[in-house]
Amino acid sequence: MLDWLEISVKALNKETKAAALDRQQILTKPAGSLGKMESLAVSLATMQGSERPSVDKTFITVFAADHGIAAEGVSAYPQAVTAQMIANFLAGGAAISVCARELGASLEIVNLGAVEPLPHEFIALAESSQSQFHQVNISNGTLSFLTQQAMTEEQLVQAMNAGKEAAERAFEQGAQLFIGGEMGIGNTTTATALACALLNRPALDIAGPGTGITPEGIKFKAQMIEQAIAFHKAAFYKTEVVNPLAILTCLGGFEIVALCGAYLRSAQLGLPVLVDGFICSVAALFAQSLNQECREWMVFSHQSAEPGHRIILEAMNGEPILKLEMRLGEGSGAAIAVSLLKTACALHNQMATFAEAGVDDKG
Ligand SMILES: Cc1cc2ncn([C@H]3O[C@H](COP(=O)(O)O)[C@@H](O)[C@H]3O)c2cc1C
Ligand SMILES: O=C(O)c1cccnc1
Repeated sequence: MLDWLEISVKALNKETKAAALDRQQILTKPAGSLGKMESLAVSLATMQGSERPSVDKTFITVFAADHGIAAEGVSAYPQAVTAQMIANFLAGGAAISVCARELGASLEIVNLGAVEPLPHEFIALAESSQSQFHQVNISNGTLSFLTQQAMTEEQLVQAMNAGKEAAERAFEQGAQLFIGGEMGIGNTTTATALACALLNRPALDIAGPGTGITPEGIKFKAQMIEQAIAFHKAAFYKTEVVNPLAILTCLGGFEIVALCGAYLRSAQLGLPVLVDGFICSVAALFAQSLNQECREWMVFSHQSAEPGHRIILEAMNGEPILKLEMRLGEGSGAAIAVSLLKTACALHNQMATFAEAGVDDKG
């Protein structure tokens, strides 16, 4: 059941916001001179309800699943890579594993349905690389959404709840910041289809190279998406308004639904979310379409090189912190932006005030 979607999002702490804004005014610097570093610290203080914000306890959860649409040849890499990369996350060799270690962040991998089975020895590896592993038994990936629903309604609920539970685990362990990541070969096609369906945009506006397909490949990818949307369109409108849950059921995938659930639950719990790249932003867009208020709990870490990301960010009025031409996913862009958030918090918390330092404020 998805009754919990009705729970309201936690209200932001207006008093702390006012106090944090006041503090920024009295620190030893020309007013506004730390630019976005100031607003990031104030945002975190407001979300955390703390005059001394912190991202020392950052929790990263990578949701992984396979996509039936991958069989159409829409990715530069074979589907088996999803399970192989889960093994790599657990062994500590993936980009996100390195980022998590660098940050001292907690890393959890949730397998919601990779096609290939995971070798047991890899699951054991999670312990030695200090990451956590969760298996959610839904099915071995979604079905190809070209001419059928990617998942059943029951599977949608399972995936959404898996995301909810991941956010709860992070919250219960004292997380100050939640980062969702994703792994699933073919998921730029799924994310593009989802965004096009929700925003009513042509597929060519949003489709991009993903792992590195050619311009002809992108045209083919867009054609597949247009075909699928034409096939499913009637189901998106259960009533006169578009139904985001129906779109997610028709087009998938499990990891994107789980991310959406994790973002919604984080906002309900009052846990700030740092959104990663294109795929995570599409999940965030669906979370927002299900509950407008959860948007206030999201910070956008970077703008991916995937061209459609700009459109998703615009649709959410999201200003990315970084633009590094990254197009990896896994939560990596968000993990990299945490260093800046850490510095923003340190500046906010540790700088001397004009009075403390005996520096003259402007007259
Ligand atoms: C080795 C490898 C590691 C990755 N880590 C994230 N992705 C990223 O690429 C995939 C999406 O691109 P597409 O839609 O073109 O398949 C996702 O798994 C995403 O997380 C990876 C892809 C590969 C090949
Ligand atoms: O920005 C992303 O999330 C992304 C882009 C390309 C491939 N995988 C993920």
